[in-house]
Amino acid sequence: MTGGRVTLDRRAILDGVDLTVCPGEVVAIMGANGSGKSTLVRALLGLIPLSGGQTLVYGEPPAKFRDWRRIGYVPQRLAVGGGVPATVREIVASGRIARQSRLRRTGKDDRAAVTHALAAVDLGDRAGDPVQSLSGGQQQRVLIARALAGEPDVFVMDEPTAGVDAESQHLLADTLGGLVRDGRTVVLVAHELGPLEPVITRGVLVRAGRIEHDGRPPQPEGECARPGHQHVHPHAEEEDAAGGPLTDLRVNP
Ligand SMILES: Nc1ncnc2c1ncn2[C@@H]1O[C@H](COP(=O)(O)OP(=O)(O)OP(=O)(O)O)[C@@H](O)[C@H]1O
Repeated sequence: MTGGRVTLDRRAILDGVDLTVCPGEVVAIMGANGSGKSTLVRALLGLIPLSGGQTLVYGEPPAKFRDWRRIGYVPQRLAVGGGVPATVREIVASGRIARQSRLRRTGKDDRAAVTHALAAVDLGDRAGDPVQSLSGGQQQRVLIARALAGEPDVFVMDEPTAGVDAESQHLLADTLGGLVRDGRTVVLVAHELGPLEPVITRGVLVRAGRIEHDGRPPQPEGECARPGHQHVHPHAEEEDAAGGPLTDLRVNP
């Protein structure tokens, strides 16, 4: 993205954003609630139109880009409509659609990829359950599995750890570590890095729609660095006005 600007309801939500993600990077996009992180990842992929600047996906404007199977997008939450209930396996299998065609329907490779993805998020035993019967954190893992099943080159994940318990976060960190060793690229939104910290290679801090820091990932310090520290902030609203929980993260130069 170069000079990226997003305007919603006549308000500039992102402004002057320059961000290039290179193959093999694991980029954490961080920042307070409402700073524009989700908007940024969606705009990077062309899911939200820019009102200024440009974004390119593998060198192409999103409207012209055709090879979407190279990108695995994990939204912040599952949009469960009121329609036909889908099982966990069906949702995960939908991650294979971009790899299929009218001529090449579901095959052995597809089934194996879905089973592998379900195992990676530890939901193999829930494959036949309606996705609505799962908890919020489990649904988040279903979305991650859907992206994994598509075997993309780049994962773009909007808060993959939101509402996900510590054990599952460690599982996700292991999974991401494996993807990175395989040469995949990851861009993820995270309020806190937690167990993901060792796999993150770059931290991008968004504040009020602008990139405030882009470089080494921020390191927690003091109380926040202690193992098991729960980031519960009694004055969340005040903090948002002041810049949010990242105010107690030290940014390494
Ligand atoms: N469709 C929309 N119309 C108008 N304003 C919007 C819309 N979507 C988001 N915004 C505003 O844009 C700002 C950035 O929102 P965004 O969801 O990108 O923040 P975020 O950093 O991802 O927050 P969080 O950590 O809470 O997920 C917020 O002030 C939000 O109210």
